[in-house]
Amino acid sequence: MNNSDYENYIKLKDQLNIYRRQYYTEDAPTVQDFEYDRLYQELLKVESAHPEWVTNDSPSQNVGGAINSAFPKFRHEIPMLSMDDVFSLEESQASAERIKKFVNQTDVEFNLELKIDGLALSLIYENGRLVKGSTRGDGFVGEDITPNIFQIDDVPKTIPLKERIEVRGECYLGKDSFAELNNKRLEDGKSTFANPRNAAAGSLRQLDSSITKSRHLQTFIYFVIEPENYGLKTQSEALKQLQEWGFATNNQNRVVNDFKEVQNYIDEYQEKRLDLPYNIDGIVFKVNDFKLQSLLGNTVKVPRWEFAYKFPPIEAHTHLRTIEWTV
Ligand SMILES: CC(C)(CNC(=O)c1ccc(Oc2ccccc2)cc1)c1ccc2c(N)nc(N)nc2n1
Repeated sequence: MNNSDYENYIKLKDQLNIYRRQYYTEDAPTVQDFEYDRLYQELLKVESAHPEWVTNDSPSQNVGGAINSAFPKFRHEIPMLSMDDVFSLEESQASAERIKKFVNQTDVEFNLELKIDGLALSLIYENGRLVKGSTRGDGFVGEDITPNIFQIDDVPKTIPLKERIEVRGECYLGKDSFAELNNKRLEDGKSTFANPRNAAAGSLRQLDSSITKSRHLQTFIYFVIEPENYGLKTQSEALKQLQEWGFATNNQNRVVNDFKEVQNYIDEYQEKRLDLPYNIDGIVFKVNDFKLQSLLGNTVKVPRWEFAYKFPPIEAHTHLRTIEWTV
């Protein structure tokens, strides 16, 4: 074993763990997402060449981040998973082909969705009433932030469903609300948030829920746990049903059968993303049919039936233009 390779690996792993703590626990990352993704892909490459080097504290072995002890812990009955990222159209085509091969079907329908750049949220309803709200945490144990969830206007406090249900989605701060919040903080001589995701995380994980209320957080709900229990057959049907139950859903999803349509959708939203009132960082490919999803199953960390195509980072000058616009 070449000592310096191993030492470089350890340095890379430690650096990524510092970035993760800043991102997930302190809501104050010091590195851009694309730079983190690049280093993380490098770690995955080294670990696939040297599986004997992988230890439990490697970022590749943990979903999400540690949790803020100020909140009661909440163990998820079903883990909150993340997703494998791909960074090119070719890779996304290869992932789609791998899924088709796995289920031995050539005409697998995918439901394409905007990948909302917020923080993952779980909501539980019993007898039609909201009873629990929690964050992802490390995917298995999150933070119970129920009082704060009641402060989010677009989260329905009751739904017309008597059975118990858990739904999941993303909590985000719209670009306008983000600009207003940062301008106000500047006026008050406070530090500003680096991006809307951190601002949403910082706002949702406030111990004083009146502060959460003042932040105008929003949600997009995109996932029903055990959807077959509610007679749902596909992801696109689930999104429609979620909207009918009163949840805020993102209706820009598109069911596609062939790769030309995928290319059109990705091109369309690569253009539109700067004008959307919220941040997206990619496109999520989900096998639409729930029977096929369960055939594909899940690994410990990610479902096999979905993956995310990540947009290339917004060019710095474009980004600056966005900041000029918001200021
Ligand atoms: C698909 C999923 C990863 C959620 N799904 C899960 O968390 C999940 C959880 C247990 C699952 O199945 C299991 C059941 C029992 C045990 C283990 C897994 C399957 C998926 C996800 C994550 C982030 C998303 C995002 N930012 N935007 C959009 N548009 N969609 C997103 N979808």
